[in-house]
Amino acid sequence: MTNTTTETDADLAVEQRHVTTAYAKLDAEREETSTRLARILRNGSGSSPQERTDRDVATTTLRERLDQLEAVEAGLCFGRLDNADGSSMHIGRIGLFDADNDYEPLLIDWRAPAARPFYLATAASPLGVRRRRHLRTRLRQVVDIDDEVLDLDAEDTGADLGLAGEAALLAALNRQRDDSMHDIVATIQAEQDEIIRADLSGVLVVQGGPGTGKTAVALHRAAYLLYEHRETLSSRGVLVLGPNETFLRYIGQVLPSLGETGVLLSTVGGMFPGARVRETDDRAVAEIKGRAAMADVLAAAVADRQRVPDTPVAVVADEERLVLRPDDCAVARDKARATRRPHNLARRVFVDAMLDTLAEQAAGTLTSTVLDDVPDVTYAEDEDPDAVLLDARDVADIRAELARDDAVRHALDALWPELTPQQVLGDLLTDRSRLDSAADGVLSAADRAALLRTKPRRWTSGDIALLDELAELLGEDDTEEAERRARQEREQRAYAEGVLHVLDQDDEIADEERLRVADVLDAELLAEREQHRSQLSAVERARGDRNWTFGHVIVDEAQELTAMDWRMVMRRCPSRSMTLVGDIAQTGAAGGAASWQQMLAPHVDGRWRLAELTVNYRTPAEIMTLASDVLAEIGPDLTPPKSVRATGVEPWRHDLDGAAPLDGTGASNADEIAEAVAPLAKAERAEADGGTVAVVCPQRLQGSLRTSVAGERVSVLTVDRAKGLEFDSVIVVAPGEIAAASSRGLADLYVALTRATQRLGVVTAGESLPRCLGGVKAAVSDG
Ligand SMILES: Nc1ncnc2c1ncn2[C@@H]1O[C@H](COP(=O)(O)OP(=O)(O)OP(=O)(O)O)[C@@H](O)[C@H]1O
Repeated sequence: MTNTTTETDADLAVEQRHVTTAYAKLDAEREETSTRLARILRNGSGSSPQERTDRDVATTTLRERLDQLEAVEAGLCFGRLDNADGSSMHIGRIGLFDADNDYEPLLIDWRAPAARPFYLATAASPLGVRRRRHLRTRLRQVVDIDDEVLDLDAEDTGADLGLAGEAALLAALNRQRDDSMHDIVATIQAEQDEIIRADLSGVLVVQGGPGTGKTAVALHRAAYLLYEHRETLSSRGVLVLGPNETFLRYIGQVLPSLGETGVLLSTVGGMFPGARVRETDDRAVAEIKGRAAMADVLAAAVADRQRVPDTPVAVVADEERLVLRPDDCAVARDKARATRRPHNLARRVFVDAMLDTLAEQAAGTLTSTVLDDVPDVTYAEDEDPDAVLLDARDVADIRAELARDDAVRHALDALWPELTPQQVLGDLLTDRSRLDSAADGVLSAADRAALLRTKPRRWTSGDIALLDELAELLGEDDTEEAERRARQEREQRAYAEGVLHVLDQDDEIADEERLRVADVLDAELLAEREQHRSQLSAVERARGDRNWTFGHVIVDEAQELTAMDWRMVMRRCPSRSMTLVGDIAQTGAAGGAASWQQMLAPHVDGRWRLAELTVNYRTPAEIMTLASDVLAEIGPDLTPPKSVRATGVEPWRHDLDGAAPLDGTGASNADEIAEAVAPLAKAERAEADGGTVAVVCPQRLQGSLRTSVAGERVSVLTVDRAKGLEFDSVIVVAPGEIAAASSRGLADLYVALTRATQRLGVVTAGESLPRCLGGVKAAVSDG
């Protein structure tokens, strides 16, 4: 259906002229933007308040624009559409217009609706397109052109997978990989485009096998949403969650290369400001911490901190002996709990109730002391001997004094202390009796024992959602913060009124025809604008603010998040405008998802939509055939994605028969295995010819392997760390051990096998080969 033709020199020259004009326009825009920025900065701040506001807004806007113009240098123009009606347009990373030529578009932004046929048009449904052209540029030079004529009579090349721009796509897929992911803006495929441009609202789940472009699609969706819904999203920002820091570094360049900076990239472990992850839980512990039931354990742990003493507690305040009676404490606690406020906010209710009780007690004691001291007191006829000696004001004074008294404060603190999440979790995980009490009936004795540790604040990734949950249960006594905010608002309003006053005066001397600013602006609007100014760096502010809620949240490798993680993520996105991408077949975390429905039910019930990606752009067919056997073992009904290309290179296998069998001690045979793998890795480096090489192995072999391949520029990773990444050549060491390591072992093996873009080797290390890997022939064997 599509017909690929080769370029002529004349075509190249035509395209070069257009590309040169586009770059000239880009240069001119950069020049103009930086001149305007320099002028504004030079003008200083001695101007009117209105000008100051405008200046700040303009500075930020111009800086962002300049960053964007710098970012789109490489591959500025990558496509052209020739329509059946004779018109044509060029597609690029941003939109550029020719001001000297009636604002004719020089480049259409890839996200604009007009650019859509570039990704969707097929011969069967050409959408008015006659020819699609892909331009490849190096620096500012057009070096290659691929044309597709959308003609039903022409020979069909990429039809079975519905590929668009197949030649350009294959060129992109065959390129050597480096340390970072690249954007795919020139070769987005139709099923990917549908997802990228899907509606902003609601929860969209993107299910796709390895290499189907889920990560790429998720990032391009972020760029698209920021373009299409800038008003809605720029103030609240977009959050992209990835599985680990290595992964975030790997994808870190994609959005800037698309000119987008309004996105916060984070791991789940990075979501609680003030707690840094330093340790890793083992699988079993991570699974326990991820259970939804942990929310009950934490709620009980907080409730346990709201104490009622078993026996009366004496407090000496100002030489007066008072008593905290269990009954009074229970009443005060019930009253505070009945407010259903978080612990630190309800604390004030408890303290107030206890102070009332103590003040009454103190007043009573004082009255009887006075009466005791004056035993022969006589009463006038109209005097009631039972009337209290102290009136309400006296009692209030006593109460105020008690509130200031250190002994009283300490005593009340012991019953209902102000707490931080770090305190509660640290105490819970290091104190058997606290844990036993909070987890009674929820966690088994074995689970409780597994959770106990010695260092309270050595946080793991699994602790982060628990800290976040506790922050919700505890709340912050933000009275002072609320007062500060109210003060700030008042100041902003006063400032805005000042601006209007100045403007009014200006108006008196200004041109009569000029619209009076005060007619269209009021103080409230100006105050809002002032607030907006401080919202411009939403991402920066979001980074340090646990209470920040995002305009849209994208979660990559979403299958790995635990129930507790989801509770935290959902709190950051009350609008539930989310894109969740992942692959249920790759779930490695013991607490991860077994199905999307089960994972989402507690949060959005049935209200989510599913999109699927079916084509594998990474893994060649030869490798995918092998990986499919593993997938069939994970679940016979799971469908592997179809590979776009074959390389003709079969995966190889090497059996280290001489390696000592696994006996649990590990150490000695780890060195032996590592020594044997080193020459294989070296050989792969040579084959990869400058491309990337990785060894994926069980955790216990990682150290030895790193030492043995040091200096070879080979990455040595566990499956956890390799997740989401890709390399030109991959060697999977000890596949049997990876598969047997846990109940998710086969999924881990599947992930390991699907990281390669070109070549795959499997090295058995004394363990028996998993049955599902029987398809890979042993090329070499150590005897
Ligand atoms: N339309 C496309 N054009 C060019 N390259 C693409 C396209 N789609 C995907 N790719 C490339 O395919 C590779 C795999 O993409 P990506 O990492 O996004 O897949 P994934 O589905 O997230 O994989 P996994 O589940 O294994 O992590 C990347 O190199 C990506 O750039």
